[in-house]
Amino acid sequence: MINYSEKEGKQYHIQVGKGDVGKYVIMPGDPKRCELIARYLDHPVLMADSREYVTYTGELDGVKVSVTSTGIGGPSASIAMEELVMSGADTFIRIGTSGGMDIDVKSGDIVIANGAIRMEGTSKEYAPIEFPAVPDFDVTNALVSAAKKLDQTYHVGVVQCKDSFYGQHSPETKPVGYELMNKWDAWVKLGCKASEMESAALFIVASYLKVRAGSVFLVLANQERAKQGLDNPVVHDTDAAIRVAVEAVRELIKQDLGGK
Ligand SMILES: O=P(O)(O)O[C@H]1O[C@H](CO)[C@@H](O)[C@H]1O
Ligand SMILES: O=c1cc[nH]c(=O)[nH]1
Repeated sequence: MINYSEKEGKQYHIQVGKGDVGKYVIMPGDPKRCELIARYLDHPVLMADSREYVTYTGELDGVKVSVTSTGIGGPSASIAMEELVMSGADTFIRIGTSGGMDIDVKSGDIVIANGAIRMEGTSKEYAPIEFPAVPDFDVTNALVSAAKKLDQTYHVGVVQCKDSFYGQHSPETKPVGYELMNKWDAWVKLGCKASEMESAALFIVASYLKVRAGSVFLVLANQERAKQGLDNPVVHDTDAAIRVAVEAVRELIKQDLGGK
């Protein structure tokens, strides 16, 4: 493989290398969320700020843990995961915002993915479409156990991933490429919990690279609830989802060290 890196030993896009990151990485989409997450770590250090990729490394219970943003969408998220794996990471938790789909999923709730609909392009470059985008079982269990411990209202289920945010929100502005909204009603009927943009790519890349990944989301609002005139305020505070991700990492560390 060609190494495009300008700095010796640093990965080209994320600008970190071996020794700079922990085995466990929390991955928000938004780079500005990294600092908020890093505040939950002991001794956090800003390791790199390159393109959409901001990385902090600190510790949880004495174990090295990192936070790296992915930017929006599968292409940039897959680059982050590939380069983090080359830097020594092997366990990933995506923490993101999402739009609720199932009518029971309310603004401010937490969604934990147990599968992702591959309505995006990146995962198709890694695996035939018949291969399901599923998270790691232990990571998912750790997220569920963390949500319970923190007394959060949470839902576990399938999330839908796409490449067009406004295709989800404004199908009428898309005279071509309408497949997304044509299928939307089917996904709602099948109980899909929320829509976001990176998990399908991350789950498939994780399968391909033989590493562990899971996802947890804050629900900003639910357009299906809005359609039905149900209560649907907009919530932006990702702190609860961040705390679930951090607690899940603690849980995984404990398990991995043999202290179940
Ligand atoms: O809040 P983040 O993690 O960026 O996640 C969601 O928000 C972005 C769209 O607004 C997409 O990246 C989507 O997946
Ligand atoms: O509705 C939403 C909210 C956040 N992210 C999405 O992809 N969709």
